[in-house]
Amino acid sequence: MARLQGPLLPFLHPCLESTLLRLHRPLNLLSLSLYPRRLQSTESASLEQPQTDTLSQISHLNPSPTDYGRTIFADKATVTLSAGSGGHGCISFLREKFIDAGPANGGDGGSGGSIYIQAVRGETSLHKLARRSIIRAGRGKNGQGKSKGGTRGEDVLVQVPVGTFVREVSRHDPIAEEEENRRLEEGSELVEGETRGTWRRDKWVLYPASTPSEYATAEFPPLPRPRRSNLMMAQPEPPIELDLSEPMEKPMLLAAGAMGGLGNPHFVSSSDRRPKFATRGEEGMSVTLELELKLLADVGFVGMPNAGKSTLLRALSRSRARVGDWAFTTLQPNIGTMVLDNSRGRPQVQVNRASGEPRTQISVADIPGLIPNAHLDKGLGLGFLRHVERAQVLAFVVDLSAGDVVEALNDLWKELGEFETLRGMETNMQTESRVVEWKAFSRSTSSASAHDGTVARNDENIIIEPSGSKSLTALPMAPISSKPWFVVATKADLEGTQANFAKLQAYLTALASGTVDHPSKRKNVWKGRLAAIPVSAIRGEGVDQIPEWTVGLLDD
Ligand SMILES: Nc1nc2c(ncn2[C@@H]2O[C@H](COP(=O)(O)OP(=O)(O)OP(=O)(O)O)[C@@H](O)[C@H]2O)c(=O)[nH]1
Ligand SMILES: [Mg+2]
Repeated sequence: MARLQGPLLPFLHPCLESTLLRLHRPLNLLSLSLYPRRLQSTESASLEQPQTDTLSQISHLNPSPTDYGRTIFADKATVTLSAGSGGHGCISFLREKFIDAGPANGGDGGSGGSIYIQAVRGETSLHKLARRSIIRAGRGKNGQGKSKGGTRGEDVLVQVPVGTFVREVSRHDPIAEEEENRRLEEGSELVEGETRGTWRRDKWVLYPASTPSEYATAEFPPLPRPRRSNLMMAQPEPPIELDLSEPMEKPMLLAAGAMGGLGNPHFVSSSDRRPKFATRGEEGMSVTLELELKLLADVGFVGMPNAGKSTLLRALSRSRARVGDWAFTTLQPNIGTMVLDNSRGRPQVQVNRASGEPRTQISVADIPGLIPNAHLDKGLGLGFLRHVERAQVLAFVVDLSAGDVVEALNDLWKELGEFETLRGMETNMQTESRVVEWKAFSRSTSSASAHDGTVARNDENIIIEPSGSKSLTALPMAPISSKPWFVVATKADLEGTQANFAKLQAYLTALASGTVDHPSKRKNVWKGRLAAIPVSAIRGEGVDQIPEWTVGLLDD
C-alpha cells in the first residue's frame, strides 16, 4: 500500500482512491475538533458550509481583542515635491571613416519628470505621504553623441483621498529666480571688463576629460535664456490651493520637470566651428505643500468609549477594526466602506444628487470615543473632535445598556457644541495674530511688500498679511451642528433596553416638534427628519437600515 501512495494514485487506481478517502474522513474530523481555530479554514468549509458561515459571521462581529487589522492613519501631511532636473547637453563630434573631425553632433539633455496629483476613491488616509517628506521626480538623462537626445525623467503620480485640501507653504523656482537675476542685471551698468551671460560658469559643461584650469579659463558665449517647457504653462498659478472634493478622472500637473541642457551643435558659430561646450540641464523646481483631509468619510460615528462603534463598523463593512470591552480600544479613525447592495451581491448604483456621480458605496469612519470635557483636550480630545468635523453625516452611537441614552446623547452634543465655540475663538485669534494693521499707511510701501506678502487696502487702512509666517490658517469647515445626523441605538439585544429606546424616541419626537431645545445649544442647527435606529451590531441585526437612511441624508 505504501508504494501506491503519491500524486498519480487517483489516476492509476481511481477505485482505491475513493476507499482511501472514506477511511481518512473520520481522522480529519477528529483533528478539527482538537484545533477549533481550523474550523474556519477551507477544510471545514467544504464539509459543513452553513455552520461555518454563521461561525465566521459571529467571529467577525464578536472578535477576540487580538483579532484586528492595524490601521495606519494620518489626516495631515507636509511634503516637498521636487520636479526632475533636466539632463545635460552632450559635446560630441561626428567621426567616421575618412571624416576624422566632423561637425558637432551632441544631443540635448532630456527634460526632468513632472509631478502630478489625483484624488481617487479607495484612498482613505494621507499616511503614505506623511512618512515621506520629499517626493522627487526622475532626472532627465544626459544627451548622447550622434545627436541622440536624453530620455525624459520619470513622472510621479501622487494619489490622495477624495476630500483632500492642498495648500502651498513655500516654493523654490530656480528658473524664476534666474529670470529675476537677469532682469536686475540688465537694469544695472556693466562693470569694466565684464561680459554679460558668462557670469554663471557653473551652467556650462566642458568636453570630457577637461581639467579644472581649462574650465576656469575657457571662453563661453553668452548663456542662453533659461528655458521653460510647454508643460510648465499647465502648472497651477502659485500659490497652489486645491480643494480636491471630487474624484479626478485625469491626474493634474503640480510641478513640471525642467528642460534639459543644449548639446554643442547649438553653439556652432562662424568664429567657433567646433564648440567644446554644452549647457547643463535646468534645475527642477520644488514646492512644499501641506495636505489636509477635509472630508474623512460620508458618515462619522460619534459615541462614548465602549459604545460599540467599532463593532457596528464591522457589521456594516468588511473592516477589521479592533473591538474590546474597555474604553479607548480605537485610537485612530477606522474607515470602512458600506457597499450599497441589492442583496444579490451586486452593488446598487444610486446617483449622487449633488454631483451627479454614481454612488455604489458609502464610506464610514469609526472615530475614537468621546468623553466629557473632550473639548478641553481630555481623553483623545481635540484631535478626535477634528475628525468629527470632517464627516458629512453624523451617526451618534449610543449604548442602550449603559444608562440613560438621552443623557448620553446630550453629553455628546454638549461636547460638540463646546468644541465649535472654541473653534470659532481659535479662528478669530489666528486671523488677529496674522493680520498686522497700520492706520494711514503711506502708499509707496505697497510695491515693496507685494513681494513677500499680500496687501489689501480697505479705505484708509492697509492690512498686510505677512507670508513669512509658514503656519497656514486652519481650514474653514462646515459647522458641526449644521450637519445631518441620526442616532444608532446599539446593544438592543441586551435585556431591559426597550424602555431606554422608547425614551430616546420620545426625546427625538419632542426635539423635532421644538418642545425641547437642541442639545448643542446652538442656533442654525440642522432641521431634518430625526431618527433612532435600534440595532444589535454583535448579531448584525437591524444594521441594514443604516445605509438606506444615510443615502437619504447625504442626498438631502
Ligand atoms: N451585547 C452586545 N454587545 C456589544 C454590541 N456591540 C458591541 N458590543 C460589545 O461592546 C464592547 C465594546 O465594543 P467596541 O466596538 O470596541 O466599542 P467602541 O465604541 O468601538 O469602543 P472604543 O473604541 O473604546 O471607543 C465589546 O465588548 C463588544 O463586544 C451589541 O450590539 N450587543
Ligand atoms: Mg472602537
